[in-house]
Amino acid sequence: MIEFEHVRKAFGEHVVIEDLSLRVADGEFFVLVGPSGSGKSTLLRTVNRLTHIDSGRVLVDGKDVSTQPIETLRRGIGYAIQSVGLFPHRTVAENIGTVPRLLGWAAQEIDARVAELIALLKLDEPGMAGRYPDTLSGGQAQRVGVARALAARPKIVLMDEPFGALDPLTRESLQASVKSIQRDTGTAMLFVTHDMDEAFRLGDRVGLMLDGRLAQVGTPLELIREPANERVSEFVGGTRAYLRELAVRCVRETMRRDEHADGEAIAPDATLQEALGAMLAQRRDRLAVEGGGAVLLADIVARKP
Ligand SMILES: Nc1ncnc2c1ncn2[C@@H]1O[C@H](COP(=O)(O)OP(=O)(O)OP(=O)(O)O)[C@@H](O)[C@H]1O
Repeated sequence: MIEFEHVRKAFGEHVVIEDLSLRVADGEFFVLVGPSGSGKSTLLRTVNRLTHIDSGRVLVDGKDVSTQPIETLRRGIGYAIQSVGLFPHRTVAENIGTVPRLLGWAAQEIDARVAELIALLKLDEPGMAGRYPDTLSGGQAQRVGVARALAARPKIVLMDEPFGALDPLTRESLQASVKSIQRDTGTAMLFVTHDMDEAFRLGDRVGLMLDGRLAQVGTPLELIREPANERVSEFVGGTRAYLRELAVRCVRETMRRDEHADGEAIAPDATLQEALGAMLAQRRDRLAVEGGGAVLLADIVARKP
C-alpha cells in the first residue's frame, strides 16, 4: 500500500504539490494523469525518495519512507521510466536480473525469473537474453525496462510515462501486458501519464492532477460521468467523453442474455468501442455475443446501465 498524507513540495517559491493526500491499495492500478507540469512525476518520485518532500508523510506498507535506508526502500519498489535507463554494457538478462542480484537471489532463481519475464513481456525473439541494449528496438528496450522493474516481484511499482515514446500499436500491446501482469501479481501500481485514454484503459482508479492538487479521484467511469467541475470535464474530453466511456465499458455489462443476433459473435470482454466498430463494419444494430446473447446498439446509445 502507498499512502500520501498532506504532502507538500515546493521548488523555491514554486509550489508543485499542495497538501495532497491519497491512498493506493495493494492490488490497485492507480493512474495519475494531468497536463505537463501538474506535479505527477514529482509526486511519484516522493515514493522512492528521488524527491524529498517539505511536509507531510509518504508511507509504503505503513512505513514512513523517510525513515528507511534508501537502498532497502528502493530495492523494494519497482521503477520504470520513459527513457528506460538500461545499463548499456549489460545484456538483457543482466539488466532484468539487476535487483534480484542485489537482493542476493541464487543464480538459478534469477535465471528462471528472467526467462519468465522474457516470456511474459513477449521478448521471445531468439537470443534475446544475451543481447545488449543498443541492439534493441525502442519497444523492446521499454519491455526490458518494465521487466527489470518487475523482476524482484515488488509489492509496489512506479511507472513514469513508460510508453510515452512508443508507436500506438506497441504501446497498446505493452499496456495490455502490464495490466495483465499487475492483475496477476496483486502489485500496487502507481502509473503516471498525460494521456487520458491510457489512464482510462489502465486505471482501476484515476487521479486527475491539476496545479499540484488532485482535482478528482475516481474510477474511469466516475470521472467520465460525474466530473467534479468544469476543468475536470474539459480534461475528460467534453463530448469525446462519450467515446471514452465506450472504451472503458465491456460487452458483458451491457449485453442481453435473452436476445439473439446473426453474424460473427463478439467476445463478452470486448469493449463497447470494439462492439460499435463491429456493428459499423457488419452494418448491424445488434451483435451476437460468444456463448449466447446479444449486444444492442440501442443499449449502447442509451448508456445503460
Ligand atoms: N528539480 C526541480 N527543480 C525545480 N523545479 C522542478 C524540479 N522538478 C520539477 N520541477 C517543476 O515542478 C513542476 C512539476 O513537474 P513534474 O515533472 O512533477 O510535472 P509532470 O506533471 O510530471 O509533468 P510532465 O508530464 O511534463 O512530466 C514543473 O513546473 C517543473 O518545472
